[in-house]
Amino acid sequence: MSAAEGPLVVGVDTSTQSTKALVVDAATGRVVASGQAPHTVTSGAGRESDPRQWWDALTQALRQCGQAAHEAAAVSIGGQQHGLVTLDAHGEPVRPALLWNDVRSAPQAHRLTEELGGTKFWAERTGSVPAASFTVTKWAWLAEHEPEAVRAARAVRLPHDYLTERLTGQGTTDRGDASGTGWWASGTEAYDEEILAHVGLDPALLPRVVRPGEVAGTVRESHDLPFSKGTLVACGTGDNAAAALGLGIRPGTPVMSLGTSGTVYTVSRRRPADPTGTVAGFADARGDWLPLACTLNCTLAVDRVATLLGLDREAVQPGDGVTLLPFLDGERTPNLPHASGLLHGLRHDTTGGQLLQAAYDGAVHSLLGALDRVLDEDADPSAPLLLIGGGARGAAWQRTVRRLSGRPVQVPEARELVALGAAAQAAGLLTGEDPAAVARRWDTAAGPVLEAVERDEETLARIAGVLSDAAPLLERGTDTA
Ligand SMILES: Nc1ncnc2c1ncn2[C@@H]1O[C@H](COP(=O)(O)OP(=O)(O)O)[C@@H](O)[C@H]1O
Ligand SMILES: O=C(CO)[C@@H](O)[C@H](O)COP(=O)(O)O
Repeated sequence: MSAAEGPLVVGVDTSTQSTKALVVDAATGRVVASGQAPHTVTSGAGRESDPRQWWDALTQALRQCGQAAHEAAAVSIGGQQHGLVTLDAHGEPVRPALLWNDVRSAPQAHRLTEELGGTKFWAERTGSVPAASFTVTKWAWLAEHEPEAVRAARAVRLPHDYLTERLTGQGTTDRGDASGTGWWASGTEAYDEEILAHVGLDPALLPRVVRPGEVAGTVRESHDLPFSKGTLVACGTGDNAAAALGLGIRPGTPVMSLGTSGTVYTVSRRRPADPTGTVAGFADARGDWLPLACTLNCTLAVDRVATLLGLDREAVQPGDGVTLLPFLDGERTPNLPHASGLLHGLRHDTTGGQLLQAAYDGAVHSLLGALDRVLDEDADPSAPLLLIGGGARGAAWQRTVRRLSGRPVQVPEARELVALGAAAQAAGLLTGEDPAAVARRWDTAAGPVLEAVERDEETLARIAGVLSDAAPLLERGTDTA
């Protein structure tokens, strides 16, 4: 491999299922080395991971990058949003982190919304109506179910903050990830003392919010990391904000990410405040906004249906009136935290391939329903939808998104857009450039554009009909207690 033209930077994506690290040539965007290591997430009622696993996965992924990581001049960490990390006085986790897809805090989300002025108050104050994913609801759940853990907590962090702090020794976060907590006011861009007081969280336990472009710190003396002491550390951000950087998107460009979570988002100059709760009014990592909707059931749910049917994930057959709402983990969009999967329209001649296609249709329907709300009037309705995340590699996902959206779909060739976005942020620290401009210079969004096909209105209407007719069942869930 030829020598790099510019300094090397490291971008990290610590997402739900794994940590991925890229070493990138800051001059050209060429990926010089990469590594990946998995995490485990608990199953059953909750979704938890031990933060120390993320650190181990980071060190493994960096080790796979070899000498190149050691030569990096700057590093940045993007990570799964919302997770509640509680640390003791020694920086050790008090308990495993409560993850974004843990719906046990749905009652707390409902209660907090009611107690503090309703959906309009929350949307206007924080940009979002809290769903069970939001950190504030997890803190409230912990206070109710494990008060001893709350009492033991000396620091409260998000997943990407936890790793950044282990690199620098300083508690920092950024506006993008802070905006997903539910205790950051999007109007003032500061922690919201009223909300924090309401949930009994001392602001002194929270990390400092580093401004876009500001250095978070430098790598401290470390024996188990292949970084040199003094390497610059950027503030990092949430994984969706990192991918928006990694694509270098401009306001109004629509993105759909198909991973553990499904997300649809864009960048906007206007601060979002959707009182219906469908659109989360996140901040992006630059100074703009990231209106976003997120589903809990995406690639894992569809892969699970394929496994149950004993089929390869690509073995779909055109649907025939069968509807599958793949809400295996409960759902956030639509807001049905107690729901489970629901099948309707099964006949003797329904094939396994049709059932599998119905699972893809159900997953994509939820995302597309929210996309219209995410995009504001400035968005170009004919602009290609950028399709990213692990699922974007799948032909069945691509076909389903095209058929149900009726839009052209662009699939970037670059695979790890979250890690690339983090790398662009690290490169921006070195050069003083806007990280989104760095990504555009690297041409990270380049990839084939698949032409628009006629929108399958019939399937969309059928799924919407089942959702509406089954509402009482989906709201109640399977718990009869
Ligand atoms: N070729 C492929 N076709 C369809 N799905 C894929 C393919 N490769 C990976 N995936 C899916 O991508 C998912 C992982 O996506 P990723 O964006 O890395 O997830 P996350 O960042 O949420 O951990 C897996 O659940 C897997 O189902
Ligand atoms: O909760 C959200 C966004 O609000 C999720 O998008 C998480 O940020 C997890 O991301 P992945 O692990 O699926 O990338």
